[in-house]
Amino acid sequence: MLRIGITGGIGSGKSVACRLFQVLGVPVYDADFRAKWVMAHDSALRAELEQAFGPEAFDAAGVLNRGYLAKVAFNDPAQLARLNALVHPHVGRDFEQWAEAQQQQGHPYLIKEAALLFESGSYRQLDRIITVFAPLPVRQARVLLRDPHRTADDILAIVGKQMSEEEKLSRADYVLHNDDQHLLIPQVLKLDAAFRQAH
Ligand SMILES: CC(C)(COP(=O)(O)OP(=O)(O)OC[C@H]1O[C@@H](n2cnc3c(N)ncnc32)[C@H](O)[C@@H]1O)[C@@H](O)C(=O)NCCC(=O)NCCS
Ligand SMILES: Nc1ncnc2c1ncn2[C@@H]1O[C@H](COP(=O)(O)OP(=O)(O)OP(=O)(O)O)[C@@H](O)[C@H]1O
Repeated sequence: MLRIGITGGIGSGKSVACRLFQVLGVPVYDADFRAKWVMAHDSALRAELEQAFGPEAFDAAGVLNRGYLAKVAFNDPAQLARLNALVHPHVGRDFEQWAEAQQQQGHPYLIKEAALLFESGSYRQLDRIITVFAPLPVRQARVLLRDPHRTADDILAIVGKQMSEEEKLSRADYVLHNDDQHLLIPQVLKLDAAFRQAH
């Protein structure tokens, strides 16, 4: 069973591309979502997060305080490195368990979606990598629409914490162009056919 990774900068369209693969019946692992899930549900990790970032890491109801953590981590490289070092190993193990379960079900391939596939080293768990690409102004406009609580400066700060698009493109096996010039669906159909044939 092929393991395909999908990465790309903030707002490039990873989640939209993954929704298309899901429609085609492909199992998709969403690393951002699962990262938040393990942060909320793994009691050892919760304790480590509280120790590292203070009791504010969770609100009074025990819910992960994403706004607080985003402010702390996206404005301080040392804090972001600390957060990544705590969370990424859990996500790596969680993905392995999920991938093994998918294996039993006979799918020709599966997908892992992650903003930080190269940065976190998790590309090593995968056979092929797709980078979704859109120019920065397009990504900024899309994220401002999607996340009304984020400012243009917040987005630039996050962009500055991610690997450059050039490097992600040069390390990818495939590129999905998701600007306003190329149609996404035909590109996804082509890759799906290739992965099924390679199976
Ligand atoms: C700091 C957190 C709580 C902020 O949550 P919030 O809901 O405000 O933002 P969200 O998760 O949607 O992230 C916004 C965008 O920032 C980017 N991003 C997320 N985590 C990181 C990171 N560690 N480094 C760089 N960029 C990141 C992604 O493009 C993402 O879509 C959250 O991003 C988090 O827990 N990050 C650490 C876990 C992680 O690395 N996840 C990403 C890959 S597994
Ligand atoms: N081709 C497109 N045309 C118009 N809007 C798009 C297109 N692709 C994505 N979008 C929109 O842009 C926003 C960002 O897309 P998406 O959430 O898929 O990006 P992402 O790469 O998963 O971002 P993040 O790293 O922040 O999670 C979404 O609101 C999505 O609906």
